[in-house]
Amino acid sequence: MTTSVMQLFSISKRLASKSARTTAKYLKRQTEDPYCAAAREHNYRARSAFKLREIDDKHKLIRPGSTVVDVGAAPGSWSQVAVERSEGGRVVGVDLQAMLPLQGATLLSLMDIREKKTHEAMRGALEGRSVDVLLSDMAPSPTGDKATDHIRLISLCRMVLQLTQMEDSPIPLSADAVYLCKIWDGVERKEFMDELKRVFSSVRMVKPVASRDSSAEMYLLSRNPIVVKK
Ligand SMILES: C[S@@+](CC[C@H](N)C(=O)[O-])C[C@H]1O[C@@H](n2cnc3c(N)ncnc32)[C@H](O)[C@@H]1O
Repeated sequence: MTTSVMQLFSISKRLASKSARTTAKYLKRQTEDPYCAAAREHNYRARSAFKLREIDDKHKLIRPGSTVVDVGAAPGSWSQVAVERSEGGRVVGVDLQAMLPLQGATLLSLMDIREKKTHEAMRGALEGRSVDVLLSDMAPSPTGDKATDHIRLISLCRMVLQLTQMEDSPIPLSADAVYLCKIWDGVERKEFMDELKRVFSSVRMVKPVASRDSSAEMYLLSRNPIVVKK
């Protein structure tokens, strides 16, 4: 009994100190990270807005009139960038988490991309439009094991790819659509890129400066679908 009380005490002490370290790291980042400061200045909901801005500046994904689907959208900074750059188009964001409304976008909160009811909601929000820019910045909750996290994230990106190829797809791609998805690098990257190459004529790896602090994070940018589902 005494041993288990001591063990509990020691575990809670370790957890408290881990949480203090995490908070300190967060506060340090908020004050020292130039992207955090810039995000506040531009009223972006997260610093990750700058990753999309940087990729879009270089690779010209979003155009006025584009229909954009943003999977894993919360808190909404990629959707903010998409709204800014797709004037006259449509932006649909989806996330497991709740999101504050965003003018110019339809944000589908508390929705899991793996579920049928989410696909129904996406079809409704798209109102028959085909998708020009498909974004996935999804990140499953980390397990602490990098290899497992890598495989879980690839399987989410793969599922989004498969959704584009379904009959009556909830994400029907336009003829010059692009698919930008975040992965954490690992053993399945090559196989997934090969799968992307069966659907898109160009697939490349992209690493924005704004994500260099996270060494495993990278984006796969696929363009020009070979097979377009009508
Ligand atoms: C890094 S955040 C996205 C940040 C967002 N791009 C932004 O700029 O505000 C990753 C998001 O993926 C979402 N996510 C993870 N798994 C998901 C799933 N199965 N369906 C929908 N969203 C998911 C998480 O809830 C989380 O909000």
